[in-house]
Amino acid sequence: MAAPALAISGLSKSFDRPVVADFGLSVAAGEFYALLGPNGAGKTTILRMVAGLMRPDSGDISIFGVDARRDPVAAKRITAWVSDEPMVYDRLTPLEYLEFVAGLWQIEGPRAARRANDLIDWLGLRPHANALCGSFSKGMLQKVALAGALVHDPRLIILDEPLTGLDAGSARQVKDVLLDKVSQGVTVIMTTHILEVAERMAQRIGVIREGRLIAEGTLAELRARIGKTSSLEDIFLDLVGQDTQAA
Ligand SMILES: Nc1ncnc2c1ncn2[C@@H]1O[C@H](COP(=O)(O)OP(=O)(O)OP(=O)(O)O)[C@@H](O)[C@H]1O
Repeated sequence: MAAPALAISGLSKSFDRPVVADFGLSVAAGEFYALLGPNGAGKTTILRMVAGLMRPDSGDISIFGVDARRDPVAAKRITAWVSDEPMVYDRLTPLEYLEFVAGLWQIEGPRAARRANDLIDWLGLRPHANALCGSFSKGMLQKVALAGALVHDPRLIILDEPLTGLDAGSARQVKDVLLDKVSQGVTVIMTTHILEVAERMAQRIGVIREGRLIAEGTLAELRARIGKTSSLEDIFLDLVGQDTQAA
């Protein structure tokens, strides 16, 4: 059987208190998976550990069968990480930035230029392709950062709140790019507080509270679990609220 795109088990991380506790998750290749959870639930911490940006206290992370803790470089070669705080170089244009990132992945010359130009067109950045990134709005920077994360053709794309601060047109472009990627067999995992986005785009939804996965499934499965024919918002609040009372 093919390895899952992402398999996490026993993942834990504490700062001054436990933030991620024995967390497990499995996402199949080609799946669009949304991670939901209240503020401070541990979503970003989990994804930063998956992306190799933070060291877990314990646990295993496997990306398409690659042990991400033992072989972080191999894992990063097949993974894209898009933070909610886009970081691009102010003094480069989007084209220069994308060619620079391509170079980091040893994609050189005409191939790099072609890849950069394709991404510029795909994300609607052509009118700004030769302007300095330092003059861009947050939404435009977000799109440049997304383009940069896709340069090396990752098989797994992990995004933290990718639609925050985007206007309707930009949000649509980013959603279309992600759906397009999924239709090509790429796996997408993203956190969002926009429940409608999770409802419309994700094949499966996971709900995190206090560093644990408290529910997971398709929207229909989550509905069945709650026993209601309600919206994802009702289900989410029910799950999170119910657990709060239980705790
Ligand atoms: N580097 C750090 N040092 C100390 N505490 C941290 C650190 N990073 C995160 N935390 C704490 O860990 C908890 C989980 O934070 P995290 O950013 O993972 O949550 P989140 O689910 O992504 O929240 P949000 O939806 O608000 O973005 C929070 O209480 C946060 O303050």
